[in-house]
Amino acid sequence: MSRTILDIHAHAEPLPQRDILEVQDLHTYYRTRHKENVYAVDGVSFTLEEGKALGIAGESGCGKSTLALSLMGFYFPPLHYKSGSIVLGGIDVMKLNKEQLRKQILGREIAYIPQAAMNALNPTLRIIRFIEDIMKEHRPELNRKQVRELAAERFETLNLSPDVLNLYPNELSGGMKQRTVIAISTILNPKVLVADEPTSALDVTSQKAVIKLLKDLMSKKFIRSLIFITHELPLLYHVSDDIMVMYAGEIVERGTAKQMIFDSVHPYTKRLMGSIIVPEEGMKSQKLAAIPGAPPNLKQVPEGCRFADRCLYAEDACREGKIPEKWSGGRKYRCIHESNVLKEWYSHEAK
Ligand SMILES: Nc1ncnc2c1ncn2[C@@H]1O[C@H](COP(=O)(O)OP(=O)(O)OP(=O)(O)O)[C@@H](O)[C@H]1O
Repeated sequence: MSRTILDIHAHAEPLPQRDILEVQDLHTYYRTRHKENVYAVDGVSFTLEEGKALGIAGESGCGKSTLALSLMGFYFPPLHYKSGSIVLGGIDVMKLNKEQLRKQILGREIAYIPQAAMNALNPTLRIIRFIEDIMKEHRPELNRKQVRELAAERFETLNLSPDVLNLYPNELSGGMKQRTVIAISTILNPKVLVADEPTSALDVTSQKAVIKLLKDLMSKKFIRSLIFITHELPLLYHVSDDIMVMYAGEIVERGTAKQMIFDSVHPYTKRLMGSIIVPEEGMKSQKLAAIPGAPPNLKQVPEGCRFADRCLYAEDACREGKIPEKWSGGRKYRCIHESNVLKEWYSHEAK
């Protein structure tokens, strides 16, 4: 089978390491029916390097999915953009209009697998039809036969049977449906794939297959970087190079997966990751830990550290002003305490 159709767009050449995505001080919010604002993404800055998988963790409601939607430029009421920049492959996404965004960015530069994506496939269409629709918009020069060839080749490369292309979504198992959705969403080789809980509601074998697919997409350079949102600690560890933890609309810590899971600094990350004693075995089936108390209401966030009310180490100074981010050993965290002091406190907890 000809390799040329796919190769045109596959990012086969390794490029020098650079930031593929730069998000600077992003503020987005929901405007409720009662005319209240929910500040779900509240001053988020981060970069994503080419070739890297970035995991995003945090309790339910901390703004992970809203961040994903915001990165995609999905500003449909009640979600609104307030300020900040999103630069994707050198393009300032917020300066584009809706049409430019749809034609130039979505699917091509960045693709999104929302939560429960597999259930959103129109059940009356065969799988090939979803790919034909994408190609009609983005590769109109290809005829139907070429589109089918391209799709079959891609499915084969990703260890999915090309026979799936002739089936209806309801004829696929949950795991197969999810892998199919991912294969469809990445058919244009987007630079960044944002996957929001792509393995939730799947059995362990299907979870593994989805993870393998995501890794294959990276290693075959069909995508260059991955943003991966999950509550599953082992997946976060095994899939992510770096992990970023969100709390109440802000990023509170970012570091390598190893640092974040076994040696976190921020008191929230420390609680969230739980106490993992035996690295690999200890986290086999571990989810992010439940922490007593609740995060603040995002309609009215408190001054100072948003975690202060639940933090064992909070002082009066934690409740004043904006808490700046600090660097420590290659990681970034948002806390007034120094990392060595926090670690000293943690060492006493362990005894
Ligand atoms: N359509 C909406 N209208 C108003 N508020 C919303 C809406 N969707 C989400 N929110 C609020 O925005 C905040 C962030 O929600 P978001 O879904 O981004 O969190 P999350 O971390 O992805 O949670 P989960 O892990 O449960 O998916 C929460 O306070 C949530 O209640």
